[in-house]
Amino acid sequence: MRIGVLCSGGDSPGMNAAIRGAVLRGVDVHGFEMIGFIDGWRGFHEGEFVQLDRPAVRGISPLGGVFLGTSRVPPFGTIPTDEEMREFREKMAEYGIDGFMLIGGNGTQTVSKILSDHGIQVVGLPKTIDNDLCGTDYTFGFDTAVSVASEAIDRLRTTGESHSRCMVLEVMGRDAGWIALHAGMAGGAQLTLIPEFPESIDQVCDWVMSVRDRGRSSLVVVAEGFTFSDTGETVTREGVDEMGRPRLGGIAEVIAPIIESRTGIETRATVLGHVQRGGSPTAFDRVLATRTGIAAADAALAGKWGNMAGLRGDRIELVPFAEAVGKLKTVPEERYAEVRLNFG
Ligand SMILES: Nc1ncnc2c1ncn2[C@@H]1O[C@H](COP(=O)(O)OP(=O)(O)O)[C@@H](O)[C@H]1O
Ligand SMILES: O=P(O)(O)OC[C@H]1O[C@](O)(COP(=O)(O)O)[C@@H](O)[C@@H]1O
Ligand SMILES: [Mg+2]
Repeated sequence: MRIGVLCSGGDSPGMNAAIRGAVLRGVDVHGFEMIGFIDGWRGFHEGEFVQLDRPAVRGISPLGGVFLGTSRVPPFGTIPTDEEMREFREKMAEYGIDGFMLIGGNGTQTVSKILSDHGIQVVGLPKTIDNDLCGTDYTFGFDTAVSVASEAIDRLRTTGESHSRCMVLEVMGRDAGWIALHAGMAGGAQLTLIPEFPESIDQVCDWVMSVRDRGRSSLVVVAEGFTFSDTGETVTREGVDEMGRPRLGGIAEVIAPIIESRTGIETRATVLGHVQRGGSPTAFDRVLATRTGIAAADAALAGKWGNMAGLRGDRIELVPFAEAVGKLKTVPEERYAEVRLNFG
């Protein structure tokens, strides 16, 4: 069997470890041939790929990013035409591949499902720092992002306390508040604002004042997709991504001056940005990613295509793509209630 591996969407710490796990199991144990397309579907379209074997994956588990590269280049239009599918199959035949291992988040696994529905053999490896993918408890990359964000909170707290300032930290996550929720809880933030639960400007400022009244300086964590209940507007940067979606980011720079002008407390904004996506994966993410790769290779051997290797408790289990895509995994109310109790 010959398998094509590729990554799609934003990179996520642990991608290298996942490829290594899949290759060591797939090539060395199951006797597969494996190739890795460079920069996701771009490499598939343009015939740019590398052989994946033991030497190719040597020593890569601790490395951030992904050595194959990733992109948001689409495999075909949103709903592939018969002509596009015919061309797709021709390409597969040209490369001699029988199936795919697709490493990606909700967007990528949506593509996995579309391909599966057209009879293409695909197994999915869930990744995303956002942790917003259904069918898995955690995605690799998330723990690393949370660790970086927690460290940023600890650092902002000391300078904030020294100057009696309110510090606002913006983290990623798109329409899900998981990174903010976990980092905020780990770092003991006085306020954690997430997209799932809009709050009003007055309420946010009341909380900041009450923190000051008890002699502390507020550390506010805000997820990039948060909106005030009063305005309901998502803050975006200029430009769109490859899918035409607005680029999120900048809410901290909107909130900070509002807090400062309404409360009179000097306030500073920090946008953590891609720092939380770069660098070496945590041990948790390396282990999760490696196990995901191993499970994906075993699924291919067993012919269990059409599934994603998701984490359920402490086991990696195969989850049909239909259970993973179509909706986002967002923060449920009871998890928000746990942190909201401590606001202010
Ligand atoms: N609904 C969709 N239909 C078809 N292709 C999609 C869809 N959503 C995403 N994609 C493709 O998958 C790529 C990766 O999706 P994206 O959401 O950016 O990352 P992730 O897979 O990490 O969530 C997109 O650039 C696009 O090519
Ligand atoms: O790298 P870009 O294009 O700036 O994308 C930023 C987005 O990618 C992410 O880091 C990860 O999202 P995906 O895993 O869905 O690609 C989001 O948290 C963020 O909004
Ligand atoms: Mg995503």
